[in-house]
Amino acid sequence: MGLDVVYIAEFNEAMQTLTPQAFVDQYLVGLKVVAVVAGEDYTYGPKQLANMTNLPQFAHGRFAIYQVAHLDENASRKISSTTIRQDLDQGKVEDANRLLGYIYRTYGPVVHGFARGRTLGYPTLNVQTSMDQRLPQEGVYAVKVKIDGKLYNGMASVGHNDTFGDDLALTVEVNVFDFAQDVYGQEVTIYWYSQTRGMIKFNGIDELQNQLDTDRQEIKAYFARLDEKMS
Ligand SMILES: Cc1cc2nc3c(=O)[nH]c(=O)nc-3n(C[C@H](O)[C@H](O)[C@H](O)COP(=O)(O)O)c2cc1C
Ligand SMILES: Nc1ncnc2c1ncn2[C@@H]1O[C@H](COP(=O)(O)OP(=O)(O)O)[C@@H](O)[C@H]1O
Repeated sequence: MGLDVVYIAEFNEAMQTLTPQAFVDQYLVGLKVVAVVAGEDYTYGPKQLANMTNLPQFAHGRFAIYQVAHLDENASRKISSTTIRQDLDQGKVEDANRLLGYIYRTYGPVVHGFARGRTLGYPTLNVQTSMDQRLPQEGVYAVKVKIDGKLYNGMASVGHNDTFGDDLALTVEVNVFDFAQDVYGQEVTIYWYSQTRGMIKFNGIDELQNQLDTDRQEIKAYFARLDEKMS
């Protein structure tokens, strides 16, 4: 952002007990601010008193005030990390992406699975994800994958592969479209675009294979529409 210095004030008891006027005098005027930029619901003390409507009264013209209101055109939803986490947990990655302003991504190395994918006609990158990354809800997704600096479209599953047994570990797997390379050990990034369905426990491999054929058609069509919108 081109900032030279950032001050992060510790929110401690001394700060908590400041009157709104003292906060403005000590922190804003004290730090010689030229302009204050805050959201419409920003408070610096009791909500009824220390709000953006009242800030000019405390400022006495000593700095400019810019209020950022309704950044999101969908004003009923505040842009907050809590909302974004909830969206991811509910598989609503399109909503999360809209709030983030970019496509949500996770990354990790490609590890070995059970080598079943290739026998199904759908080899999958098993991508190991560290605990500090949040995965979207279990289900099937339209994704892009960056492999060796190149982006590919693909379809991903997040789930326990219930068709093949109970209590299997959660895996993240991506079948990459128009791709045929061995990439075990490589670090890849997955960009999550849209959930297309939930996980299903199929009665056998044929049913899973049929569904994967449908998934591929559906997700290829999704990306074709997206490319059209972008062009
Ligand atoms: C797009 C996609 C959708 C999938 N959907 C399901 C599903 O609904 N149920 C299921 O049991 N497994 C599903 N799988 C996971 C497959 O079971 C898994 O990829 C296959 O068993 C290969 O496992 P392996 O990588 O360990 O060899 C899906 C995989 C992909 C790529
Ligand atoms: N189109 C593709 N999509 C995903 N992986 C592919 C593709 N083509 C080749 N591969 C390779 O195949 C591997 C997956 O094969 P798979 O049979 O699913 O075995 P495993 O589950 O043991 O990794 C991937 O890790 C990758 O190296």
